[in-house]
Amino acid sequence: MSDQRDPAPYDALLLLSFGGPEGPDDVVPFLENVTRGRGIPQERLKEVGKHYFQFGGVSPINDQCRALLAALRADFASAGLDLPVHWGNRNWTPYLTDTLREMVLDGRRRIAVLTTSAYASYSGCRQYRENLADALATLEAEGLPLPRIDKLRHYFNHPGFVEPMVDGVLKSLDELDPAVRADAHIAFTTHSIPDSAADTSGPVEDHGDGGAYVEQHLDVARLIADAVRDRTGVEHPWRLVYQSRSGAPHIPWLEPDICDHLEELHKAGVPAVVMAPIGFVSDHMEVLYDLDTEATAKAAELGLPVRRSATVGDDPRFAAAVRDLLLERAAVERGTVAERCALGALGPSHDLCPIGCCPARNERPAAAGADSPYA
Ligand SMILES: CC1=C(CCC(=O)O)c2cc3nc(cc4[nH]c(cc5[nH]c(cc1n2)c(C)c5CCC(=O)O)c(CCC(=O)O)c4C)C(CCC(=O)O)=C3C
Ligand SMILES: [Fe+2]
Repeated sequence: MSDQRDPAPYDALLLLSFGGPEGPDDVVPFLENVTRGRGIPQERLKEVGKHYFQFGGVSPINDQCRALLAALRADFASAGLDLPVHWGNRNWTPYLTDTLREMVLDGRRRIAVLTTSAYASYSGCRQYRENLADALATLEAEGLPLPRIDKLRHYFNHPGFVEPMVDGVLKSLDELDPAVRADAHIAFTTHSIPDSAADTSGPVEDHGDGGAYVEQHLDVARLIADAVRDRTGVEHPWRLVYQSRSGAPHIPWLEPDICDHLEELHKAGVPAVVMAPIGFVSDHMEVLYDLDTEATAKAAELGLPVRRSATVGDDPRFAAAVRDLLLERAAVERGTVAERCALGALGPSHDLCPIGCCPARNERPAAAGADSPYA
């Protein structure tokens, strides 16, 4: 029998996120951190800097992480789970390395990590594993004991991630004028990534057109569209589209872009659209600018009514899902049979990223996977 209430062997959970600037002076150094060695054109950086400055140089992502931390702590406490929860970022304070150092000095030796990215891809998975390897290398150089780190599996198809988004889409549909509601389309959006990164996302056996990245998003989109149909009796046409493209224009990235899609739908006579950002865990800058500002302005220009549905953020169901994932993995690590909760056609994702999963353009050490140089 598995006891999915026992967190052993874990002695801490680490929430690992992207980070964002907290004032105008932070914007440029933040963008330098994000884009170091990643070949982003200068014009694109200037443009993205403007998005942040338009919001006072403050990304909402850090407060959203603080809210998720609070939700996780509240959920753990109410479930009688006595496990500290820490937070570190890839690109801004609190930096991952500093958090990990504190955790180790506090005596933590076996850490479960939750990233604020639900899907497979280099940017959403391996890059975080590289960040963990970098942080471990720093601690090693400082002569500190190294903790063992496990990354919790992809949670795109966990009901605690999907169900809040179903509610969000229902709410957005509700906000539309009843005259257009039944014919509204749903545009599920996610971060565009280079075609080459999409095609190689996920374990090697899943590599194919669009790879695990596109396949996983399509599964979530279908789940939400089906749930909405079951709840409303209306079959809303939908499509998976993309946003926040960067990189050089001659390199192919996933398309269509949300703005082009809105234009197409308008031309086809579609009377309203719900934009559902299923690729993101919180309403951070990519949502606030690319959807709420840019795409919404595009829709207004077209005279197309749109609503943007909420991401999961600090929804208590999501916090409970994190607890479930942690206890599931703890059971696995103890060598017992774990119950693995997942909706949709793909089933629960792997615990340990296999060799060749979401490869980097330039191979670097990555922790918490089969190719980790750390135990
Ligand atoms: C898949 C994916 C996610 C979702 C998974 C996850 O959440 O991890 C994500 C999230 C985020 N991306 C974010 C911000 C940025 N991403 C950039 C650049 C890039 N993202 C990429 C992919 C992704 N990004 C890629 C392939 C690039 C090109 C450069 C490279 O290959 O690395 C740039 C550089 C400028 C630009 O070109 O846009 C910025 C500023 C923020 C913070 C928002 C805030 O501050 O509120 C968040 C949560
Ligand atoms: Fe990004």
